[in-house]
Amino acid sequence: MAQKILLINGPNLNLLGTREPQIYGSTTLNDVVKQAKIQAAELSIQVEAFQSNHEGAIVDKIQAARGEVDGIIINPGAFTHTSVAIRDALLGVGIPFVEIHVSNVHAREQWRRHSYLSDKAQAVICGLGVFGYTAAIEFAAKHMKVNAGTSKL
Ligand SMILES: O=C1C[C@@](O)(C(=O)O)C[C@@H](O)[C@@H]1O
Repeated sequence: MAQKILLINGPNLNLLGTREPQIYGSTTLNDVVKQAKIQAAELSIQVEAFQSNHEGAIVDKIQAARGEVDGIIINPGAFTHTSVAIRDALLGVGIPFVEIHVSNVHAREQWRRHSYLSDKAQAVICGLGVFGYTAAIEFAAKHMKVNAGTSKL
């Protein structure tokens, strides 16, 4: 069965490309998802994309992914800094995940430096712009496979 990766984008990432372009760039989420699908086809894996502005919807999606996907790539948006519920959902389903941020959250407001997910993530990508998604998918294709070990070493 083809390796399957779930790509989750949280609140306001539907505005990517038009939202604060000096911080997030001009590529839209639609472009990101299209590129992710092309990349996935090249890597012979499947990528399912999901975006929601609602914390509970993201928790539901993570719960539904149990036993269905090999790994999760998540840009939790502002929920990064607030959501115990998303942390608990990711830990509850036991699916390895990569946390990604388009911007360098460490070079911005102090409160953006704290993440409820980073200490449990397999990897954290930030500040690469939307290229971070490409990097995350390549990493996931190589290292996030159920039954093939998840070690990146
Ligand atoms: O919505 C976002 C986007 C973000 O996750 C990023 O991709 O850089 C960074 C978060 O601090 C912010 O709330």
